Amino acid sequence: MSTPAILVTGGAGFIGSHTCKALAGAGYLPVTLDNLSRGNRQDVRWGPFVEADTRDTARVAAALRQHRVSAVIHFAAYAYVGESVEQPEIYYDANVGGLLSVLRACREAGVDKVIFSSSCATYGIPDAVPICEDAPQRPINPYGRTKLIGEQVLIDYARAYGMHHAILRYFNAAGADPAGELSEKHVPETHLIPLALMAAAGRIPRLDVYGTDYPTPDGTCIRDYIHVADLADGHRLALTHLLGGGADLELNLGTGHGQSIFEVLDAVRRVTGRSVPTRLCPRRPGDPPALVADAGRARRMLGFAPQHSGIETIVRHAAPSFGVEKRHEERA
Ligand SMILES: NC(=O)c1ccc[n+]([C@@H]2O[C@H](COP(=O)([O-])OP(=O)(O)OC[C@H]3O[C@@H](n4cnc5c(N)ncnc54)[C@H](O)[C@@H]3O)[C@@H](O)[C@H]2O)c1
Ligand SMILES: O=c1ccn([C@@H]2O[C@H](COP(=O)(O)OP(=O)(O)O[C@H]3O[C@H](CO)[C@H](O)[C@H](O)[C@H]3O)[C@@H](O)[C@H]2O)c(=O)[nH]1
Repeated sequence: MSTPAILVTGGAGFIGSHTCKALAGAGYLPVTLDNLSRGNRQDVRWGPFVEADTRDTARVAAALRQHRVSAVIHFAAYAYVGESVEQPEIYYDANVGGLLSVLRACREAGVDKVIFSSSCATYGIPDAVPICEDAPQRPINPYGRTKLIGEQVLIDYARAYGMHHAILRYFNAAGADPAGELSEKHVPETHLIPLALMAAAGRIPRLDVYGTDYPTPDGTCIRDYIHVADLADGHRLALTHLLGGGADLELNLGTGHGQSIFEVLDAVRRVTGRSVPTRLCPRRPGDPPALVADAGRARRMLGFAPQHSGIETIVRHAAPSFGVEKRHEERA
């Protein structure tokens, strides 16, 4: 039997490149389609590369046909809340327009299985944590709205066209390939763990802590940090499920455990043995106080069980990406 080919849009990006590695390890051929607006060509190492924009329907359809693709994993999107508030047009265009184009190409090429990168941002400010999948989805920024629209498009296309889907709502992706073949990087860099490591390394003067007056035990925001290798494995499991004829899925991918900003900074100090200079700042607009997944449905439906997602492991695997020596080499 030939190796099933999977089109991975955004496969040159952070989560996409880690997922391509996981897919190749599981016996799939990942075909990356990326416009390199925010990804890295050198991270496309586990299958062929198509440099194209998702909105170029003809190029997407040609890639699907050329590689006889069995399913699509659609990561390609812009993913910054603040930028989406400043420039909503590029978000609706790339995120919603890109998805519509990929789905049109799928229908033309006869591909009927899609895994979609959604986000905990679709929940907005939740009434309660942990957040289960049936919680109200009330996004509070354009980025979150583009992801919710994407989910709704997929649900409508399933009913009308028989297009099968797995909607995966990631919580905070972090860390890097445990084997060190890929690093944690984002363009531009705005994420907490990378910036804390850069501050520990002396690459930036300090980390700004956005808000210490939240209604949380230490006053800082709580997030559910999930290792990118665990997210990659979640995609492998969802793909196996869909290719095996399993039902459509709408799932959180998180750990079910939250860390405050101060707890993350403590982990950075413990792992690197270095201090993290900080400056206490006002809240960043649009940050919910606490986002933690109810991870039960993914466990029940897919057997999803994060292996690397302890905060110290995440920080230890991310640290080399930012030139911070690890204090406990023997634990790598
Ligand atoms: N990082 C997180 O914590 C997080 C959380 C929830 C959801 N997500 C979602 O996961 C997906 C991947 O996120 P990431 O952190 O790996 O981001 P990333 O920016 O590293 O990767 C996105 C990739 O998509 C490509 N891309 C963007 N627009 C494109 C277009 N129109 N055509 C072709 N390629 C395009 C970029 O070049 C980049 O390589 C995104 O859909 C994001 O919204 C991420
Ligand atoms: O320099 C910084 C950077 C972040 N934070 C804080 O650290 C927490 C985590 O912030 P990140 O920017 O690392 O992550 P977000 O929770 O804002 O973002 C995540 O969720 C978003 C949707 O809400 C997107 O999906 C995004 O891709 C994903 O990383 C937040 O409370 C933030 O205010 C700081 O205090 N200082």
